[in-house]
Amino acid sequence: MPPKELNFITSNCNKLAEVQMILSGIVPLKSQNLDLPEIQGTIKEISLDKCKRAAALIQGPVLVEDTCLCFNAFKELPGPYIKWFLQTLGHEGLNNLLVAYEDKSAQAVCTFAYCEGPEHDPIIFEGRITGKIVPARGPADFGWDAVFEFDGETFAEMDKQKKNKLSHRAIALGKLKKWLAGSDLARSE
Ligand SMILES: O=c1[nH]c(=O)c2ncn([C@@H]3O[C@H](COP(=O)(O)OP(=O)(O)OP(=O)(O)O)[C@@H](O)[C@H]3O)c2[nH]1
Ligand SMILES: [Mg+2]
Repeated sequence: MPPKELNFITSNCNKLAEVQMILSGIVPLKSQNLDLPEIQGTIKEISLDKCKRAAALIQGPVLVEDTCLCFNAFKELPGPYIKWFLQTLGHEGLNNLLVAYEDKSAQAVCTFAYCEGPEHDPIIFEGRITGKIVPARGPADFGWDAVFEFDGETFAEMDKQKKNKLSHRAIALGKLKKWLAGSDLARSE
């Protein structure tokens, strides 16, 4: 049964702000700031495990999200490890990684996982968008937004409302919204 409210567990205030904007008027959103351990594995495995850990800690229903940035030239890496690549190398370093490759394309992947509680299996909602890695343009206040270009604009240059209509996060939450509205077909599995 789709829930009447969501408890989004994240340590990232920028993610939270986007999720609040995208789900505004759709479902009441609570949030708890917890930095959950993240395993190594496939995108889906990481989100499923994150969701189970969150549900066990909270002892209740939870929504979590994991974001990946996958370079096509790197066969999907850095993927779920983008946070550590970004922290260590910065925007310039991410560009430098791709100097040896003609293909600068990248996929931003957002995977939400929801579960009703510790004894329940999580369900997954995934959104992907393809763009390319470019030298940083726009404000540098959210992750790799300034180096991910989609349709001529980096996500950092893009109006927030526009990003939140078309982004990897918006696509994933579009599926979650359909599920909330009662359509099981919305899920990405
Ligand atoms: O430019 C960006 N535009 C986005 O739309 C976006 N979404 C996430 N990120 C960054 O990518 C890494 C994901 O790691 P991540 O999913 O583990 O997130 P996190 O650890 O910050 O929070 P959480 O795991 O507590 O929810 C972190 O460095 C995030 O800052 C983004 N950067
Ligand atoms: Mg994290």
